[in-house]
Amino acid sequence: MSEVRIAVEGVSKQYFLYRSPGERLLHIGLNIVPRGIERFNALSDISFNVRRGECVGIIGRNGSGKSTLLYIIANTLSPSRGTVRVNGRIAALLELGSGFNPEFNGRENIFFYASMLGLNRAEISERLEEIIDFSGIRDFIDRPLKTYSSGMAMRLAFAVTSCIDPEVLIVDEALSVGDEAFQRKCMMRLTRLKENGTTILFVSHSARSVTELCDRAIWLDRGEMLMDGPPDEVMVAYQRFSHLDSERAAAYRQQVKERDPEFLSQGENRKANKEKLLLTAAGQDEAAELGSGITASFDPNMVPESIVIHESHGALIEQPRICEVAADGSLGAVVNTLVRGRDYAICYIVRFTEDAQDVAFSANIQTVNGTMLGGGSLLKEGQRLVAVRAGEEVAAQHVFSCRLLRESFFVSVGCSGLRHGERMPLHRITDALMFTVLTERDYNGNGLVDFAFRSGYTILPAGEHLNPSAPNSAEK
Ligand SMILES: Nc1ncnc2c1ncn2[C@@H]1O[C@H](COP(=O)(O)OP(=O)(O)OP(=O)(O)O)[C@@H](O)[C@H]1O
Repeated sequence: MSEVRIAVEGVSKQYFLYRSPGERLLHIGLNIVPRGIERFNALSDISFNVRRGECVGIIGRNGSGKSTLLYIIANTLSPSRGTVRVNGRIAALLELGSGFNPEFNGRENIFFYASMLGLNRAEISERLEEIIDFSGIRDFIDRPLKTYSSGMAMRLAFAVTSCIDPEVLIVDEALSVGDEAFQRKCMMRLTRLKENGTTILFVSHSARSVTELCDRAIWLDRGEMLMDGPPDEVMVAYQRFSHLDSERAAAYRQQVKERDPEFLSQGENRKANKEKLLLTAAGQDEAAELGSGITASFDPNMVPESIVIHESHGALIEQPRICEVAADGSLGAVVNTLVRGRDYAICYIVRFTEDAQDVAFSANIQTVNGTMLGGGSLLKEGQRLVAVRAGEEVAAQHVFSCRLLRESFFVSVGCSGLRHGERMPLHRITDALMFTVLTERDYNGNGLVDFAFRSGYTILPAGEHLNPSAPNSAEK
């Protein structure tokens, strides 16, 4: 892991904002800088190293400089200042179609693209079947590329770049996704490449991909590197930042930069500084500290943008919130940064504007992509409210144990009742709330859900064979 594969030193990229094609010609053709031309800093003084077998996620809002940085590392763009050294064969999947000739068929394009990536004919022939297999488009491989859908071209491009055993692989996640099955296959391939020593730079907007695949994450914003550290920490800070309005975002950004100027250098005190930073977003209660006791907190800026308040049919859901639940079951502070493993309650008031019968309440938790993870309802016989009168208010609550990890989650709430003999929603709010989950620093569970895994192993005496049907014979 010690061998440096990518060394980026003081890289800046300045674009000139040409006002006419003539200005561009003057500058590019004759190297004369047009008078009064505006310049734009797409990257400012970026430095970092990536080692053999390391996978680094590059995150940041649209226009933050991610592609510019990766194009410079892939040597398809030159920096205005600074240097990049890449040690080993590099393959980049940054733009769909680059590396392909639309007139060639799939098979010819494999040779064309792989030879551009530095393989000779014999090496490509050796890998040809694996590439075709991986792409999953064998039936179309002898048809011209121009007849492919973009998804098919993407499959072929990912297959070529990932099957040539690059020492350095640069991937824009947007180009490594097709349908879910292929997406999974791409992630598995990236994991395998990483295990075999490939260095991977990975542009992504997905917290899950970054935390699952990457050893480190770099957060770029307006061309500056704001953070470089463990993916969990960088993603939490980045997600907080993404939910702030512009004024608070500017303050938070400043806070990130000012809090520890050495944060971006590779100094000794980086870790301690990051711990401080992680839980002290602008506007957030500064109650939390990582380590033995992490605490839930409330960030008023974490408000879902996707909220949908549906039409009311005689009821109105108000004041949706998540509260802490004490050991004696009483409700505590309102929170939206939760701690893994603790109990919380989704609470809301339902104000009835019309009489209602047989009323039930429900709450659901979804991922950013809309996958329903679970929920609770009072729909069963005996749990429902038999009758409510117009003007009455009811406080509903759904207590749950937070078995989720890391990402942002969204809560939808609803209330249904009988109208004209049929059950129908009286009121619903989709994405009424959002929350994130903190995990202890030493918690080593993976993925989205805390299954409370308890892992162990037993060293077997020589010659003794494992009996797979025997319970507890080997927990691993
Ligand atoms: N040729 C160019 N001339 C002027 N400005 C440019 C040029 N190419 C990129 N930029 C600007 O540089 C900034 C960084 O662009 P870049 O494409 O690297 O961002 P990004 O983080 O990859 O964005 P996205 O997530 O949208 O792909 C943007 O503000 C963009 O408008």
